[in-house]
Amino acid sequence: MTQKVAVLGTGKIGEALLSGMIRAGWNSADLLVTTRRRERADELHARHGVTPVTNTEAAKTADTLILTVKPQDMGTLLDELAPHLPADRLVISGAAGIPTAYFEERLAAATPVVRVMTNTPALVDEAMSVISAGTHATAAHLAHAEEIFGAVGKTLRVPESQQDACTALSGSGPAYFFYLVEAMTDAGILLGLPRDKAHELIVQSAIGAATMLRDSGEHPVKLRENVTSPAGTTISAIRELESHGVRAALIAALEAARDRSRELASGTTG
Ligand SMILES: NC(=O)C1=CN([C@@H]2O[C@H](COP(=O)(O)OP(=O)(O)OC[C@H]3O[C@@H](n4cnc5c(N)ncnc54)[C@H](OP(=O)(O)O)[C@@H]3O)[C@@H](O)[C@H]2O)C=CC1
Ligand SMILES: O=C(O)[C@@H]1CCC=N1
Repeated sequence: MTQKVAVLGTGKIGEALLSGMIRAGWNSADLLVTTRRRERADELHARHGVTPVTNTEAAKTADTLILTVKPQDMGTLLDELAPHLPADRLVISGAAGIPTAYFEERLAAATPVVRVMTNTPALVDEAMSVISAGTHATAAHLAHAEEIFGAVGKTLRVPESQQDACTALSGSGPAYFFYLVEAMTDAGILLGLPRDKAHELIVQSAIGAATMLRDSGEHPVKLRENVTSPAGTTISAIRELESHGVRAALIAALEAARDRSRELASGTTG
């Protein structure tokens, strides 16, 4: 039997996921999407050939429901789904912060729930998605979630207690790298380079460094030491980074992101 997968609240993450699933071989005829706005539904149909349905129709007909609305919109969505959703359907949440227990309390008893935190590199099939089982999710449910999110990159199973930390590291992680590139490009401007050249130099350096981190098997400290010549240029830069507390700032920043993820869980959404 064909398995129907519905993406509910198909915004940036939902669309990245479903486009990756189609690239990986899913049949768009088996993919349903829900949106809040009609023009967004039309756009998704035109771009991907997927079928727009209402949330209620998705609850009644899909075998797997992937919920990718903002955490603040999840309660309203669950109120809409709960009366129509049979307990044997797999519910996958892609939302930051919200624990699987939140879904289990609002859906039919024994509904299997899987929590996933992915990231925007899903758009280029380089996502990092961390996956945790709720109370009633079986090994088969986890494997199904891995199959779906494996279409857009790497997956890793973690205990749900680590999800807020993973959200701070990999969920938000791409933003920190974009921020660094932005800041380093500004530095290039200060040093007299045209913006487009500064951007190209930094982006290629980032790609090179990321590839070495992934493929060389070397520790990042060793990779950095290899760049840092005695009495050379790099150590002058590193001294400035250390004296401005950049390492401590990064640790504090990720701790703040972890704390915000926890706040989303407790309903502090302001
Ligand atoms: N952006 C990121 O980098 C990451 C985001 N996430 C998580 O993914 C989720 C989505 O984030 P993102 O894609 O950035 O957000 P978006 O706002 O782009 O997507 C959410 C979509 O859900 C729609 N929506 C809201 N309520 C409903 C409803 N009741 N029925 C149908 N559609 C609805 C919104 O419609 P409308 O357009 O009208 O607002 C919007 O298009 C969040 O929970 C976030 O925590 C996880 C990892 C990374
Ligand atoms: O900023 C956010 O809340 C979302 C979750 C992880 C990345 N973006």
